[in-house]
Amino acid sequence: MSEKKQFKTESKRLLDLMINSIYTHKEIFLRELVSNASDASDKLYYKALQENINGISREDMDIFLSIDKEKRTITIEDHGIGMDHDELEERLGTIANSGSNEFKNALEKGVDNVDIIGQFGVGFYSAFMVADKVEVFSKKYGEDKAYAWVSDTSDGYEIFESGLDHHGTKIVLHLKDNTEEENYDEYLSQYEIERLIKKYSDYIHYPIKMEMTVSKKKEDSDEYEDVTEVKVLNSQVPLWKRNKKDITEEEYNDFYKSKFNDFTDPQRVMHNRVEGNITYDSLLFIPSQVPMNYFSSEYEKGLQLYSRGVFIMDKAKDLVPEHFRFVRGLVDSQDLNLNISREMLQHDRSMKLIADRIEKRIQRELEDMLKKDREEYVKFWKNFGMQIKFGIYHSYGMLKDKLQDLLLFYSANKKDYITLNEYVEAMKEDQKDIYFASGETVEKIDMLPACEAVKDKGFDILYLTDNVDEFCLQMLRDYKEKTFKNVTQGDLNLESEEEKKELEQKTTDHKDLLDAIKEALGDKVVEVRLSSRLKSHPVCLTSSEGVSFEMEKVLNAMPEAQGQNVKAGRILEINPNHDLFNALVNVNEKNADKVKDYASLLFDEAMLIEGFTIEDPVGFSNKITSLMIEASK
Ligand SMILES: Nc1ncnc2c1ncn2[C@@H]1O[C@H](COP(=O)(O)OP(=O)(O)OP(=O)(O)O)[C@@H](O)[C@H]1O
Repeated sequence: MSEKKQFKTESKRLLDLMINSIYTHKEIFLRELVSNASDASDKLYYKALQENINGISREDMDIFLSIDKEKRTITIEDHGIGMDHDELEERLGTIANSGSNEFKNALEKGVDNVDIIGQFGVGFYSAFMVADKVEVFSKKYGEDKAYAWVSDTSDGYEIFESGLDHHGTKIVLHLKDNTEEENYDEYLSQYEIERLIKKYSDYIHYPIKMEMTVSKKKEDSDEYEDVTEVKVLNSQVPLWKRNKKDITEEEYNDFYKSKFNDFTDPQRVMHNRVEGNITYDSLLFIPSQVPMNYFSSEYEKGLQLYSRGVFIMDKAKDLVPEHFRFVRGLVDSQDLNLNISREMLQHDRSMKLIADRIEKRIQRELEDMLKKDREEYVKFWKNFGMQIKFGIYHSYGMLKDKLQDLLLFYSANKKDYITLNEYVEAMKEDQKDIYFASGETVEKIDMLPACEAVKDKGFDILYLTDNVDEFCLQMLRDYKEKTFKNVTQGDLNLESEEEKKELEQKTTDHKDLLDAIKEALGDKVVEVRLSSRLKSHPVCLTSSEGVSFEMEKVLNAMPEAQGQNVKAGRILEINPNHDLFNALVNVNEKNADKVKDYASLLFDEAMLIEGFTIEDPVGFSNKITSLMIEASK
């Protein structure tokens, strides 16, 4: 008996998009369906191995394609695990797979761009880009009954009992009518299908067969005749098992894009065969763009795991360390036990050995890129550098030796990214520390008054713009015995002995003024002092040792902070060589009750420069207004 069912809302939207798609790479439908057939065969083969089922061999599990020009259909048939009634319903009636889930999320966010089809690899539903009716006949391994799932619109589908003489799945696509823009008939050409299989599915390790009509010379005659023969279209050698020398860049790129649902070529490809203690092939990629879901909890790190070409699992997370979680790829090792479970993998010695090698391999690739191709490395850094910095931070500095030379920071002098080593190499003779300053953007940091004196000395400053930066430096503690020094924190010791003495003298001379300002500001500041840090600016705010301003901002923005209100100790520093200082001295002598207003204005000014909001903006502007009026009298 047949039942008409409705698609779930998201599935309907996705299907509508497929049906009306103007996506130019419709040909990927074949790749998606063949991959599904291959996955279903893998599942059965894996089950047979685990449960010791006899009579299932990979050689018998071919994928069969056929074309019917009259009926305008393409059929894709596998001998895999198949689906029962409920599975047909669950898996084809709702959006379940990871790719389409992201697609769904993107749709919800209002991204209605057809190009994202390619990005997510929406699997089975891509059939509707080329077909207006899709029939799926399936028989689950070990069951007697077979079922059909049929749909010809996005409104719904039917499921009913139907015949299929073997376990597995047969999908029949009824091609859409040709339009002015689109010639669907091209998929009825055996050569086109052959080309698509070669392009996208050559490495599938089951034979993909098709009955082809070929023209052959008759025996003992010069005449030709059309004969049909079953031809295997794919080479079946997984790409990673082939010799590196024979693989073109395009092949790697196509493989990466189809396997990992990316629409841009990878930035780097690492293909290795390792023999010895442990034997494996690995094929790793560094994406050239940050995946859409990279910063969401949906992104899972990990590599695909194969044993002797048999797929074991999708995201073996222990194979890549957290700081390289952006790497995608696969590992195929004959040394792994096929029966291994996810839990056991964690403790498996071979897995540990492989993971160790993989980490070193990625590290080497990055070091190499940094050394030989700076432009590429900066591109990589902008995408994934944050991960490396988090690696140092999260490991409490334990990964320091491994990762510190991969770090890049923006240099005030070079106006470009530099490594810590480059900073130290370029340090002046009399420079003891590595200076850094933090802020929202490079431009804003560059304007910080506190940077001036350091720059004046010709010392370089690293400009930190990521939240994690200061925390990362804190974990590093030092680099080549040079400590990191925040230009807006603590004593910089930039002045000569003479300048120091002069400053001390001025501080003693104007103690009453400094005390009056401190009193006016109360516990808003821990100290008010004269500064040698400032050149052309009248005033700045620095923090005492411990929590810096940037840390204060980052920590308070974290959800965990929950109103704890972390606060850096504020020090108001005044430039004794600025005209404003003389004005303050004057006011203190002649009109002492005005010092309070001046102090408050100076403090607010300094707060604004540091990127904080001020407590009482109305009071601030009232005070400025009165000063302006007074000045004009
Ligand atoms: N030929 C098939 N044999 C058995 N099951 C299938 C077959 N084709 C599809 N399925 C089932 O339908 C589900 C949905 O398929 P779909 O292609 O949409 O997504 P997917 O393959 O899971 O994900 P992705 O395309 O992101 O790899 C699959 O997970 C699988 O369980």
